[in-house]
Amino acid sequence: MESLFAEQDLAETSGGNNFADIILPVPIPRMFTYKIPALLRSQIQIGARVIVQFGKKKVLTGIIGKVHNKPPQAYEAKPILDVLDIQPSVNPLQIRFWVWMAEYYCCHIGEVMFAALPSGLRLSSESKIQLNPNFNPETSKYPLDLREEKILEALENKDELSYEDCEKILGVKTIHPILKSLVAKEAILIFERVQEKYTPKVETRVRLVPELAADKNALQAIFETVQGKPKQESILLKYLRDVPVFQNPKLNENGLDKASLLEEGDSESSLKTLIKNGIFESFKHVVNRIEEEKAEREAYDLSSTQQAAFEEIKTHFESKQCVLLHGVTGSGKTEIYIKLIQEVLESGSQVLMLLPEIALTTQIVSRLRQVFGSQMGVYHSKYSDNERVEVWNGVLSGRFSFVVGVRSSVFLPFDSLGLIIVDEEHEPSYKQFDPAPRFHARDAAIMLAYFHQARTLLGSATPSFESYYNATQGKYGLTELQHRFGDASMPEYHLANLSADRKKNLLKLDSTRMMREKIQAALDRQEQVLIFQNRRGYSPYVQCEDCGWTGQCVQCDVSLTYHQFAEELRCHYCGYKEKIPQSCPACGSTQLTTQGIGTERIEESLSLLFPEARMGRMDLDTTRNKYGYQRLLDEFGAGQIDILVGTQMITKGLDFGKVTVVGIWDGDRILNFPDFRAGERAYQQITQVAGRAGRRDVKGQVVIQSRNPENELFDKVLRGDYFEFFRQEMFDRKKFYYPPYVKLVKITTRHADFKIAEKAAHALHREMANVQAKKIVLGPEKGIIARIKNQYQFESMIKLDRSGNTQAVFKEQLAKILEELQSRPEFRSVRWVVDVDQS
Ligand SMILES: Nc1ncnc2c1ncn2[C@@H]1O[C@H](COP(=O)(O)OP(=O)(O)OP(=O)(O)O)[C@@H](O)[C@H]1O
Ligand SMILES: [Zn+2]
Repeated sequence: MESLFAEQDLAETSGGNNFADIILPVPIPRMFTYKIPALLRSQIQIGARVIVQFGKKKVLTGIIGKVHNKPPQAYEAKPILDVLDIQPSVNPLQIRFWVWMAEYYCCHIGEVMFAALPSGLRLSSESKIQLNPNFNPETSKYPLDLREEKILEALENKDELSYEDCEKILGVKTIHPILKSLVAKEAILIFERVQEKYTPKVETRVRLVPELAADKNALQAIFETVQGKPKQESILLKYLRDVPVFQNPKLNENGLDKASLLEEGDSESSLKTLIKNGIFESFKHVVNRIEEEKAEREAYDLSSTQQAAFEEIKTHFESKQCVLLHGVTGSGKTEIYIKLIQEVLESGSQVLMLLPEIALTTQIVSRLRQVFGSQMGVYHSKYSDNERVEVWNGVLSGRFSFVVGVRSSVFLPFDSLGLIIVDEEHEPSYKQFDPAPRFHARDAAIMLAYFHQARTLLGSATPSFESYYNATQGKYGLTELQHRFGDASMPEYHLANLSADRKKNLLKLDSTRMMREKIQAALDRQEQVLIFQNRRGYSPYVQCEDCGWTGQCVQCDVSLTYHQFAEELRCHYCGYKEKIPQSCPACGSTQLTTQGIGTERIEESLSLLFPEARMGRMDLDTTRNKYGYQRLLDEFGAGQIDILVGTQMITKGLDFGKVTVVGIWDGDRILNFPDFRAGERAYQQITQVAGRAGRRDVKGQVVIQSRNPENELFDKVLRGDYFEFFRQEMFDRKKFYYPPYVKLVKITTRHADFKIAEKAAHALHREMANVQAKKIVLGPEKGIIARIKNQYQFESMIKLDRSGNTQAVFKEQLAKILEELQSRPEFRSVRWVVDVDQS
């Protein structure tokens, strides 16, 4: 990953500077420069929110991105109207990160801001109206009509009115024309009222009225008044038991929440009486949404191999900003992370650990929680907005010095990161597809660490080729763990031939004899089984039932994708296409199939084959609610499920000792990823799934069903020689110009009218061809799905040379080209989506 960030001086305050660049909300693409009025000079700080006028009428809230002394060339700078924050909302390092992200991923800085701020902190503005101070009804040239006068009357009594207020006053639905006319007559002003959306969580609590709490004698006297009223007496006693104000009257301040005071049998009405009689009072108390949890254990002592890896990583960090920890599944990477995190926290710096979405709800988080307790914040995509704001504020206040989170946690307001860990760094889900910024969290994390002068540790059992390439080039440090922790050995692979079994009539409900035997053996030993069916990134393809043939692109070295509508096989990359053959070009069989099998059907088949076994299924359907995933894992962990069928979800960081057999239901589906990454992904998926098997003392067994077990990719993957596999694949990547040898940029052109979309895509293509930068432009091609939500789409793929400033030049030119195209009337409603490092 290269930095496109041009160093710029980010002064903390305005100093002697006269201008400020302001980040404005979407759809305003870039920062605009404003004058700093002398009066506001002392309040101007990077990251503070300001109010500015934009265009003729609009008043917007933005954030100060930069202060400097250069007046804008193309326009006259307007003054900043007001500064909203005494303490900036966002720190200068964050702003720097946003600027980098917008430049690198070719998007609006306002889009980055939108993604970065949890919606609970987002600036929301509501239009309000007020009287124009310069307006004088006596001297005004414009007569007002009745309705307009009514609005002005209302404004005499109230400083401001909302649109809603105006609608009520006049009893009409469309108020805007009337207000517009009033603005034109210079009678009113429209402005935006800024408000924060975050709402703290408040609890209703009760406590003794303060005079009683402070005075023991008065409190004694109270007992006499409640005598003979057992219900009231019991409440009073319970309060004093939980809040011992006799010993310490200050405890009364925080009181007790109503629910814990009123136990079963207690009546709300007795409490009400106590309040009415001036003994208790109720009050509102702001509480944390995220509960405190205590650390429960010390970190484990590292084994000597782990210790050596730990030391090596630290040595690498002395000279390298980034280190790749390549350790086989079950090698104990997590324990090494824990030690590193502890060291960095002790030195007083912050730590961020990124995890793929789904892994966040699992074991690994509770393992970390056990060691780090309440100083660890968790930033989850299933959190509510308010919960996210609390993590945000927790980072600001120092409550959380360590955060584990999903990709969006790179936007948290860290000010002194010492270390970022990206676990499972190869995970495709680190890339955000939609909407912009379409960033890759791993790459963004490396950049973020760079801004903080921090270190980044990438960890994986199956590193992405990008990262491994960087490591072999010496750009990253490389530390490898070749063996599992303890006595556990690597699992054993078995290829089960679907075609052969079918011919011999051994196939039962899509399962081979091998699969059935291995499952049965595990069940007999009371061990557990995981069955994996690939889903994500799955595009339909055509395959021969007999020999396993699939269509391949002649120019790109990728599998062809099945397009049902056109009855064609097409290349996702170069657009090569062919008709679906009637019979298999390799063996002549007419048994060509296109469909895959879903997890649901596999679950059904297995429950017929193993009626005694307790089945579980984990996929999007069964984990839709917030706790679905956790519940299934808990059941599986407690041994209440014998066979768990699932998609990618069952692979992420799971560590269950009783799993000894892993079945891959459709191995061919894994190989036929329609992408130049097919090999890399196949290696990753098979190795990761297999890695769940035999993590303790019993050796794991992995069964892969395939119609074409001779496929050389299996051979390569199963040999488990990552380096050799990497070396061979890189040869192809180089030959066919694919990452990491080039940078990929995908541009999608969208429009509801097919002709316009096509024309715009070709216009873009012509313009790009003129850019003087080392590159290959492919396409435009009809999108894999030619029409999404009634928008036709065309895709262009650009391969950029990695040397020199090719990328910077190209991206700058691209921005200009898109701006120019968009300004053409015929393309006004065309949408262009740029995806950098598309993967
Ligand atoms: N030093 C140690 N002392 C005790 N137990 C350990 C130690 N290191 C690892 N383990 C245990 O070994 C198992 C595997 O370790 P861990 O889950 O950290 O491996 P990993 O490399 O992260 O695996 P994967 O990449 O497959 O998720 C876990 O159950 C873990 O608790
Ligand atoms: Zn092709």
